[in-house]
Amino acid sequence: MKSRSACCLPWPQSSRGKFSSEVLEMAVAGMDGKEEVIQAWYMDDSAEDQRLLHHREPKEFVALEKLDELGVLSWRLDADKYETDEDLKKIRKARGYSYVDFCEVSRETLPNYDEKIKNFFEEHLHTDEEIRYCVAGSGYFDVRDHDDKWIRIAVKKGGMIVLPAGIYHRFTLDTNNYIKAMRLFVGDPVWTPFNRPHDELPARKEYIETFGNKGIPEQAIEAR
Ligand SMILES: CSCCC(=O)/C(O)=C/O
Ligand SMILES: [Fe+2]
Ligand code: NI
Repeated sequence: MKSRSACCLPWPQSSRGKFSSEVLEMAVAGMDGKEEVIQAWYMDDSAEDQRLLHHREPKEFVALEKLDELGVLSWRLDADKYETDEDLKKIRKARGYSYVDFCEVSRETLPNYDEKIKNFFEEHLHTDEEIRYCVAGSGYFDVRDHDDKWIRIAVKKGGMIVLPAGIYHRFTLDTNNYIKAMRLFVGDPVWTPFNRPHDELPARKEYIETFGNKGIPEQAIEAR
């Protein structure tokens, strides 16, 4: 079992600037055209099938850089060579992702499919990062923005995303009804979802402290 300090405090406020340049270097190492495999947009409020696009009218896309402000990281990698990919190795080494397995979500491959699909779509947080690399199929990771609005992040084959510990989110398949995702983790995996509300958890408080101020420096807030 890895230590709490290693798993629950991955992005202390003080390292935020340094961390961004590290991410930038890894983005340069990855493939171009990230928007071909990862796109984000604000969702409508319709209660229709969760697997539909749920665009607003007119559509409101979200730049992937804006996801940075929420602590959400993303890369495009070559999913046809994930077993030998040097870029994936670099990301794993830089971020300490020692654990890897696969989660194949479809009615045919996932035991207790209906229950799992329902649970994935319950708004929740984790006390550690949720790291998913789509190697086949596609799906939607929805995250709450600073104003508690849903942003839908569509991930296709080759898209890798990291949701920070403490961010409220949910997952659903799209109408293709299939995704195969590599799951990565620092040390022994902990997949426990904490359904909203769980604002008292240290991971949630840490998330709010680090990312909840829309990027305004701490000193500026204190001076108000
Ligand atoms: C595509 S992996 C299945 C979804 C999942 O593991 C998760 O934790 C969603 O929040
Ligand atoms: Fe999750
Ligand atoms: Ni942990």
